[in-house]
Amino acid sequence: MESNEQVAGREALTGARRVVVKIGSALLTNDGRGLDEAAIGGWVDQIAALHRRGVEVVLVSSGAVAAGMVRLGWQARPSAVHELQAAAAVGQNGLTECYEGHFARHGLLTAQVLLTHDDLSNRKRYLNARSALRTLVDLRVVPVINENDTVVTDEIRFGDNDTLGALVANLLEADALVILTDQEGLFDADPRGNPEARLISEGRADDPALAAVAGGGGALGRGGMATKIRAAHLAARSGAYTAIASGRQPEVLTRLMAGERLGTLLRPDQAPIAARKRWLAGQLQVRGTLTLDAGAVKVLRESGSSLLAVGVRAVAGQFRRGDMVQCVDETGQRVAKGLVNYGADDAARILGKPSHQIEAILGFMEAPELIHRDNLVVL
Ligand SMILES: Nc1ncnc2c1ncn2[C@@H]1O[C@H](COP(=O)(O)OP(=O)(O)O)[C@@H](O)[C@H]1O
Ligand SMILES: N[C@@H](CCC(=O)OP(=O)(O)O)C(=O)O
Repeated sequence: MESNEQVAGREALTGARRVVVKIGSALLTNDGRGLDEAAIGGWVDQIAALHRRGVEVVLVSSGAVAAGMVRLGWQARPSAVHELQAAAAVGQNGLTECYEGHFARHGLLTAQVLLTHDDLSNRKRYLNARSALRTLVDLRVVPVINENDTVVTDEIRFGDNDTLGALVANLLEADALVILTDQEGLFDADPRGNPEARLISEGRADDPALAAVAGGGGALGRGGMATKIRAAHLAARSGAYTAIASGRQPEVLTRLMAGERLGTLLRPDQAPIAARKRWLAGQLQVRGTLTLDAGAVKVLRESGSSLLAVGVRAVAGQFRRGDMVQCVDETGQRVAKGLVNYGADDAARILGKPSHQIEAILGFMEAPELIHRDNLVVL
């Protein structure tokens, strides 16, 4: 974390050409009082102004469940999945209508894009989603993205739109992810319970100290600051800056994009990683765990090598060839994840063995490595 005196990259936002703006539930629904039409109109005006200056803006908007609850007259967020799905279906309608109407005032078209985790985890569907979104952006249409809450189950959900926003920023190689929420930014403690909490103006997206101060969300939002910090970390993988700011600040988007020091700016420190590796890194579901010995950890981290069975100590989980597994060191710390070339049973039989023995042990050899370096991302 850094003090306010250290300016770090505010000017980077002034040069941003493609920006993902994520608007959270708490803000959109004015803490549960239904869609805040006036506020939405204000954000749309700012997005349209940016658009006129040539900035491409993609919107990730929450609020379907919260808006649906209000339309249905429900006081509390239901816990049953089918009720959440119903509320989302009702609310998403209102959300789309509202954005469409406001953008139309500026002569801009919108496109509703509802995604599930599967759409981004299956490589083919990921590439499809990417080309559809790129086409919309090229057509100067404003995509309005949300999770497809009506069909998702817990197994396949992003859960919070901060993560979805970051994955969209990766997908489109956006320069910045702007997360608008109901607080001024990230504080050194949750300001809801700590009136003394201080705003963190700038920091590094992968500073581990940030996770320690970020708490959970309010009654309407899902992720709180914890998911916003994780989102910044994910967005940084494609080189995007993340700004977290209050959507209630007048002209927040245009001021942020003019380099004004509002909210919290988290900068990417590492060189952007290649698109395929980012896709791997964005995968949320892992089917198993490989425990690596110290030598394997070292070569993965330092030389970007493939993972060989000889460096694996233990296998856990029921995974099949091609599934995503995580690699941990002997203390359980996550080291990498990747797509495995052998299913769990075969992997268990070859662990600790040199590659030239694989054929003799299994009767076949899919590949000499357990995870090829092209399918592996070090975390
Ligand atoms: N360190 C922190 N700084 C700021 N807000 C925090 C922090 N930790 C937890 N929060 C909570 O996160 C909430 C915002 O997240 P959330 O409710 O998920 O909203 P959204 O719908 O905008 O994503 C804030 O209202 C706040 O109570
Ligand atoms: N997809 C959900 C949004 C999930 C959610 O609330 O996310 P967030 O705004 O990040 O706390 C909806 O539209 O209701």
